Amino acid sequence: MQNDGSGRIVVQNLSKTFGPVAAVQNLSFVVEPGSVTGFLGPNGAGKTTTLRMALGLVTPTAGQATISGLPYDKLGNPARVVGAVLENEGFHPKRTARNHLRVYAAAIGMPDQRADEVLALVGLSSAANRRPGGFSLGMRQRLALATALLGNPQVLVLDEPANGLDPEGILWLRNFLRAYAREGRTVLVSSHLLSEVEQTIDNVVIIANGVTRYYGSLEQLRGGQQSRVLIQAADPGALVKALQQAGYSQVEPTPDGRVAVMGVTRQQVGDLVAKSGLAVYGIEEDRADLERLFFQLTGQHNGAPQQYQQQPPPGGGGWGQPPQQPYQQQQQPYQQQQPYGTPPGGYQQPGQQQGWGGQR
Ligand SMILES: Nc1ncnc2c1ncn2[C@@H]1O[C@H](COP(=O)(O)OP(=O)(O)OP(=O)(O)O)[C@@H](O)[C@H]1O
Repeated sequence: MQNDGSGRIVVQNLSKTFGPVAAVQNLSFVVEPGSVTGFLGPNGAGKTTTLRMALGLVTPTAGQATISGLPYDKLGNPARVVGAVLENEGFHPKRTARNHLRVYAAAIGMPDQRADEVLALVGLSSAANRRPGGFSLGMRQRLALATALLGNPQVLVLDEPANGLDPEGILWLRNFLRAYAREGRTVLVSSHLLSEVEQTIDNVVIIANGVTRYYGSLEQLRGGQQSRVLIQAADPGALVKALQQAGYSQVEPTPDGRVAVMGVTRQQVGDLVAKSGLAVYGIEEDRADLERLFFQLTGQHNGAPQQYQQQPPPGGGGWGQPPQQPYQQQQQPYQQQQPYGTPPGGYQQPGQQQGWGGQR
C-alpha cells in the first residue's frame, strides 16, 4: 500500500467497544479533499473515539480508517500529512508559544521559521513570546491549531474546535477552514451542535450512539426539508378560513400569533390574500429548522433514537440520499394538531395551543 496523495479520509466499518460500551458501531463514511466535513453527534455519540481511531491513538475493535489510502501509523511522517487538534491538549507551562512550536517543528523535521509562519497563520504573532498558561481559551485553541499546521498538512482533523471561541473567533475559524479546503485540502471538524458549524461545512456525517444517522451533503439535507409560509394577518381566523377554502389543509397558528401553512408558496399566499381582500402585515417563507432535524436524526428530542437506513459504504458511488423518515416525522405536527378543525372552531389565541415552532 502507498500513500495515494489524495488527502481522502476513508472510514470503513469501524467499530470500537470499551468493555460493555459499544462506542462506535460499524461506521462508514468518506471525507473528500477540497471540502469541509462536519462530524456531528451529541455528547457521547462516539466522535472523539472515531477521530482517535483515524489518528492511530485508539485501536479499532473492527474495521479500519485510512488517510490518503493508508492507516495513520503507516503514513511515515504523519504530521506532514495530517494535522490534528483533539480536546484538552496541554502545553508546557514554561515554554513560550514560539518555543512550544519550535520543539514540535523539530520533531517532525520542519525548520524553526515554521513556528513564526504558523503563529502568523492563526493570528498569534503578537503573543509569540508569551507562555500559553496566560492565554485565553480561544488563544489556546489557536495555538493548538498552529501546532497542527506545522507540517503544512493536507488533512486537518479538529475535535470540537469552536469550544471556547467567542463569536469573532468562530468567524475567524470558519474563514480559515473554508480557505484551507479551497486549496484542495481535507478538513474534518467535529461538533455536538450543527448550528455551530452549519456555515462552515459542505458535507456532514451525523452519528448517534456510535451509529451513522446521515451522511451526505448539507445541501441535500437542507433540500429534503419541508418549508412553510408564515403570515401575520389582521384577522388570523379569517385568513385560516380563506386558506382552507382554497384547499390548504395544513394550517396552524404559531405561538407568536402568526399563521403557518405548509405546501404553499409566498406568491400563492400573496395572490390569495389579494383576492380575498384580507389585510396581512407580513408573508415569510420559513425553511424547517436544520437544528431541529439534527435533533430528530440523533434522537435527542424524540426519546429513543430511531434506526435510520445507513448510507452505502465508501466507494459505493459517493454521497447517498438523506433518509426519508425525518421528513415524514417533520410533518406530523401539522397532521396531528389541526387546531382549526373543520368547520373552524374559531381562532385560538397564541399560547392556547401547544405550538411546535415559533419564530426563528
Ligand atoms: N477510554 C474509554 N473507556 C471507556 N469508555 C469510553 C472510553 N472512551 C470513550 N468511552 C465511551 O464511549 C462513548 C463514546 O465516547 P466519545 O468520547 O467518543 O463520544 P463523543 O461523541 O466524542 O462525545 P463528547 O462530545 O462528549 O466527547 C461514550 O459512552 C464514552 O463514555
